[in-house]
Parts: sequence; C-alpha cells; structure tokens
Amino acid sequence: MSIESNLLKKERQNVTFSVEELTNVWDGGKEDTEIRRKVVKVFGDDPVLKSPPICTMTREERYTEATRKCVYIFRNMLQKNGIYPGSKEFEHFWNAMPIEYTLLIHMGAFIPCIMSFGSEEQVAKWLPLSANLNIICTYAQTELGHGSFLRGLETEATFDRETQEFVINCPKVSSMKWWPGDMGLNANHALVMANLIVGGKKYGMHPFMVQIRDLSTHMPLPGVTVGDIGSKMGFEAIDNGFLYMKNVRIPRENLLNKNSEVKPDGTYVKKASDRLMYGSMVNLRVNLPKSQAIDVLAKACTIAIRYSAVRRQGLLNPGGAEVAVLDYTLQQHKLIPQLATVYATKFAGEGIIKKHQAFLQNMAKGNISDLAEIHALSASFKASVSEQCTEGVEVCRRACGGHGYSQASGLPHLLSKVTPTCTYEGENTVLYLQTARYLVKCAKEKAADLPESILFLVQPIQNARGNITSLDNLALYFKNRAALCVQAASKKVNQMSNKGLAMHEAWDKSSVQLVHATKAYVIQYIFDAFASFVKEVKCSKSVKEILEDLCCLYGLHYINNCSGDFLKLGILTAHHCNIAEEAEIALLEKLRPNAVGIVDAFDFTDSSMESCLGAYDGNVYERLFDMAKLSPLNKEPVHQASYKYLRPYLLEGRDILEGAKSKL
Ligand SMILES: CC(C)(COP(=O)(O)OP(=O)(O)OC[C@H]1O[C@@H](n2cnc3c(N)ncnc32)[C@H](O)[C@@H]1OP(=O)(O)O)[C@@H](O)C(=O)NCCC(=O)NCCSC(=O)CCCC(=O)O
Ligand SMILES: Cc1cc2nc3c(=O)[nH]c(=O)nc-3n(C[C@H](O)[C@H](O)[C@H](O)COP(=O)(O)OP(=O)(O)OC[C@H]3O[C@@H](n4cnc5c(N)ncnc54)[C@H](O)[C@@H]3O)c2cc1C
Repeated sequence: MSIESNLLKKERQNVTFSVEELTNVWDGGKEDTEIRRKVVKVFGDDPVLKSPPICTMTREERYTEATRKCVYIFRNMLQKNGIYPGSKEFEHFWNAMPIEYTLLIHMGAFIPCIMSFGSEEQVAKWLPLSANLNIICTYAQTELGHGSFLRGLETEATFDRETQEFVINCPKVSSMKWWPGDMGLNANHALVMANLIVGGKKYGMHPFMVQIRDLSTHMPLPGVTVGDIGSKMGFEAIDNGFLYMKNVRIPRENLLNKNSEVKPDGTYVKKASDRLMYGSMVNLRVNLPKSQAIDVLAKACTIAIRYSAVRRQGLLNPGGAEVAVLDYTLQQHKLIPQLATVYATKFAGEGIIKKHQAFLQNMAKGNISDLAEIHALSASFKASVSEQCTEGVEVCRRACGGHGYSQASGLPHLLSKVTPTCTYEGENTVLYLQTARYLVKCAKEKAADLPESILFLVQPIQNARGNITSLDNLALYFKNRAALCVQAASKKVNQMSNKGLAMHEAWDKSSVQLVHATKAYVIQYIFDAFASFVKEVKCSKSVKEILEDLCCLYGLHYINNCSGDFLKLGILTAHHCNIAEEAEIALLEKLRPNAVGIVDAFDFTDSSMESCLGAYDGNVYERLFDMAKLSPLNKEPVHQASYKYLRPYLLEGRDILEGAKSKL
C-alpha cells in the first residue's frame, strides 16, 4: 500500500461519527441510500456504459460516446431494471448517469415543457414518442440576439387561415435560435418559442412543435438550417445548436394549446394566465441546483479534501515530519466552508422543491396564488447557489496546486460544468432583479398579506441574546440584514422616483442595492432552512454535532466575508466580528479530523468523478502517471510534429555536439 493510501486509511480511522449514518441523512433516509446504491451499481456494473476517460477523448468522441450511452440507458437499461418515472429508483438514476450524457434538454427540459404547455391530446401524442426516443426534441427559446429579455425574441409564427398552418420565420440573423442543447445534431423536432401573429396582430411568445429534420434520413427539412454552434467552455459532449427557419409550415394543432389556442377562424383564446408561460422556467430552476451545482461542488470537495489529506508539503514544526496540506489552517479555511455550502444549499433546496410540489398541486386545482413567491424564491436560489458552487469549485481546484490544473484531477471538468449554471436557465443578475421586484412589492405590504417566508421583512428588528454564535442568533443576524437591505433598496427606488425619475430609471439607478438586498434575502433563507433542518433531523448525537458545526460554519464564514455589511447596518459590533472570526477558526480545527469522513459520506464512486486526485484509495501519484500514459499525445514514442518541424534543428544540434566531442 502506498504512503498516500495509508494516510487516507489513518484519516478514516480517526473519524468520530458514523459515515454510513451521515450518508443516510444526506440521501434522505436509509432506504434511499439502499435504492441509490442499487441503481448506481446497476449502472456501474454494465460493460456497455464503459468509455475511455473523458480527458483522453476529442470533442467528437465525447459527443458520440455520450449519445451512445444515453440512448442505451433510455431505451434498454431503465426498463430492464424497473426504473420507471415516479419510482424512487427513477429519482436516483441521475446520480448514476455516466460523467457525460446528451439528451439532457430532450429529457429534462422538453418533456416537462410538453406536460405544462400541451393539452391532454397533445401530451398523449408527443409524450410516448419522446419518452421512447422516437422523436428527439429540443427546447428552442434563446436566440442569437436575445436570451434574457424574452419579449425581445424575434422568431415569428404567423397564422395562415387558408391552409390552417403557422408559418415559422426567423426574420434576421439575430433571430435564429442559438444555444439550445441537443439541437445541433440529435434533435428532429424543436419546441420553438415564437411570437404568435394572427391577422397582423402580435400575441407574444408561444410554444410551437416544429419538425426540423426528416424522420427517415435525419436531413434538415426544407427551410431549416441547423447545426452545432462549435466548441465552448463546458458542455463539450453536448450539441448545443443553431436553428434558422424560413417559411417552415406546421399544422395549427402544433401550437401547444393548454394555456392559449388559435381557433380555425383565427380567433385567439386565452385559457390561463400569461405567467404560466414562464412556469416551465420555474420548474427547471427549482430542480437544477442539486444535480448541476450542489453535487458538482460535493465532488470537488471530495477530490480536494482527499487529496489535501495525502499531499504532504512543508513543515508545521521546524525539524518535524512533512505535514498533509490539510493540516494548515489556511487550507482548512479554503475547503471546509465549501463542505458547509454543500450541506446548506442541499437542504435549503429540498425545502424549495417541496414548496414547488405544493404549488403544482394547487395549480392543478386552478389556484396559482403562490406563483409570485415560488418564482422569487426559485430565481434567487438558482442564482445564489450557482454562484456559491462555482466559486467553491474554483477554490477547491486552486487548493490542489499544480495538479488542480490537470484534466486528470477531474476539477477543470467540474468547473466547466458548474459555471454555465450562472447563465443558463436565466442569467443570474436578471434573476436577482426578478426577485428584487417581488421583495420591493412585499416591503410595502401588511404582514397579513404576506407569505410566511417573507414576514420578517415587515416585522420589527429583534436583538440577539446570549451566545452570539448560536444558530438562533446567526439566523437573526441574517434576517435583520436582509430586512434592512431590502428596506434601504426600496427607499432608494422611492427617493429616486420622488425626485422625478421615471420608475424604470429609478429602478436602474438602484439596481446595485437591489441585487445586494436580494442576495441578503436568499442567504437568510438558505441559512434559516439549513438551521431548521439541523434542529429537526433525527440522528445520533455525533452526526447532529457535525451538522450543527457545518451550519454554524456556513453562517460564520459568510458573516466574516462580508462583516462590513453587518457593521454598516449596526447588526454587529467590531467586538462581535472578532468573536465570529475566532469562532470560525475554532470550528475549522474541530471539523478537520472528520473532513475525510464527511466527504466519504457523499458516497461518490470513483467512476462518477474520474479524478486521479480524488479516488477513494488516495493513490494519487500512480493514478496521475497511469493517466498521463493514456494521453493520445503519447501514442507513439516520437510524435510526427517533432519529426516534421523540430528534426532538422535537432540534427544540427547533434552534429554540433558530436563535432565538439570528436574535437576533444
Ligand atoms: C422574466 C423575464 C422573461 C423578463 O420578462 P419581462 O416580460 O420583461 O418580465 P417582467 O416585466 O420583469 O415580469 C413580468 C411579470 O412576470 C413575472 N414573472 C417573470 N418570470 C416569471 C416566472 N418564471 N414565473 C412566474 N412569474 C414570472 C414577474 O414577476 C412580473 O410579475 P409582476 O408584473 O411584477 O407581478 C426574464 O427575466 C427571464 O426570466 N429571462 C430568463 C430567460 C431564461 O430563463 N431562459 C432559459 C432558456 S432555457 C435554458 O437555458 C436551458 C439550459 C440548459 C439546462 O437546463 O441544462
Ligand atoms: C451551456 C449553455 C446551455 C444553454 N442551453 C440552452 C437551451 O437548451 N435552450 C435555450 O433556449 N437556451 C439555452 N442557453 C441560453 C441561455 O439560457 C442564455 O444564454 C441565458 O438566458 C442568458 O441570456 P443571454 O445570453 O441573452 O445574456 P444577456 O442577457 O445578453 O447577458 C449579458 C449581460 O447583460 C446583463 N443584463 C441583461 N439584462 C439585464 C438587465 N435587465 N439588467 C441588468 N443587466 C442585464 C447580464 O447580467 C449579463 O451581464 C444555454 C446557454 C449556455 C451557456
């Protein structure tokens, strides 16, 4: 056994709690852990799902492998192993997916959209076809010229009463659909968001089913220009595409008409609120943070913490042995707060998923009164979590020194997977501003008219009592800060507008404070939700203590990073800030011996991380060397480029050196 493996073994011997129990808490119960492991094993054992490591493949190979495996999973594996939508197994299968997969937009965005936009008949037609991969459909909303401002989208769907068709057109280059996943190569249909025009009148954005490729040849249909947008940062295996449509005709029935319809005579009928058009985005924003950001940070923590426990560099005691870098307080200060972020955002996110499920049940009964709250919450939560996780993954990557730059560490891949979450499904600034709009409105309301999650905004500020680092007091500081920030930002908007600025100008001039206030609001939500979870969770004392420490660390780390804000608002004094700083450092020291145990509890398989630094056995150096040997550049002992370009000069060098030798 290598020295490094031995070091990880010793770390594990020193852990003071049951790793298995923490895994159960993480998964949501013992039964969930068992089901997840069963699904992960089925996927892990299947030889068809084996591929070369992604860092040894070209983009084209990655796309091909990801598509091959995905089709196999959706057409063969799920059914064969009884993994059906609605089952517990189905909930966990995304955890077991290979490191890269395509058809994410088809499965994860189009299918939920057809369910929310389609009538019963349309769902009955399109759902089985798409679930069986008989059609592949992308979600084509963003255009080359517009992504955030949806009223600015330019693609048009004009009703032709004569033929009972819609004619789809992208009037300008900027109107072509650009970015949608699965669109470049795989899709033969697109759910196109286009401006509906009937009898010369514009009715705004509506969803249309448009066939873009021939069903037998897969060639683009007349009027359709479609392809891959090229290499980009992250999503390397996915065929994000462009789609230009000129006079593409689709039948009238292809307007997804659950919420609005065009009758044969051209009458436009609105059946539900315009807001529901945005409903699909709420759905995606609620569900995206866990799989696309929080799990990614959890993997980065696993890699960086295991590696830091075996990487020895320098001395803590002069004359003593070299220490693992995780023993440095500064390394702990980088990494352990990231673990706290993983836990805080995961458990807060579960609360939002539950709220959203309750909203969907009410919506089915025609009640959408909670839409504004769930939109505000999901928009700011997606923005905050994507930011925290992106920053966290980069911290983990840099904490691995030179090896963190190697693709073989797995960390660059994780970073390029998480960073687009700040942009897709709504650019973060735009989302914060959406929530700010809601908060400013709420700040003017009476308590009786507000949902519970927002009541603190209008309640009197309370003072903390007792131990300033207790979870209750930390929760209070975050609430007080959020309330004061939202009030200050609202006041600024009002002052600007009272000075005579138009509302949109007043809003823009206050937008720095509005976004700041929204961040304060969502952090208080996350902290409060995590603290409530920790209080209520049923588990052993030792596991509870770990969770309490992580919760406290999450709060203290955040406060210490922006203590200026708490001081400015008069929530904390300089004395409090000093106590908070020391308390954070003490917690790092306390959590340090359990750090490897805490990441082990995430229970990631080695194959789900493809990381030479983060494998369970800690054999980092052998793995790095083995991976380097697999580099396509090492296929031949001498590369053609060396022969072609360098050889003449090298031969000159040989002659000079040999000539010099013969003269000796
Ligand atoms: C809301 C808009 C569309 C701006 O539109 P607008 O008409 O100017 O909006 P406004 O006047 O500010 O607001 C009008 C009103 O609509 C409300 N609203 C806005 N969004 C939602 C929602 N999702 N649910 C429920 N309600 C919503 C707002 O709160 C406003 O309400 P109010 O008038 O204040 O009562 C914009 O902020 C937005 O959300 N842009 C983001 C676009 C986006 O998310 N694109 C995603 C493309 S798909 C993708 O990226 C796939 C990624 C790949 C993957 O998932 O893997
Ligand atoms: C990997 C990836 C996958 C994607 N997949 C899909 C997909 O499957 N389907 C799809 O339809 N789209 C997809 N997209 C597109 C994505 O949804 C958009 O890029 C996103 O919504 C942001 O819009 P934008 O690009 O127009 O940014 P812009 O809005 O142009 O943003 C540029 C800058 O302007 C700022 N800004 C914009 N509006 C405001 C404002 N009102 N106030 C202040 N600042 C503002 C932003 O904060 C940002 O700093 C994907 C994108 C990526 C990166």
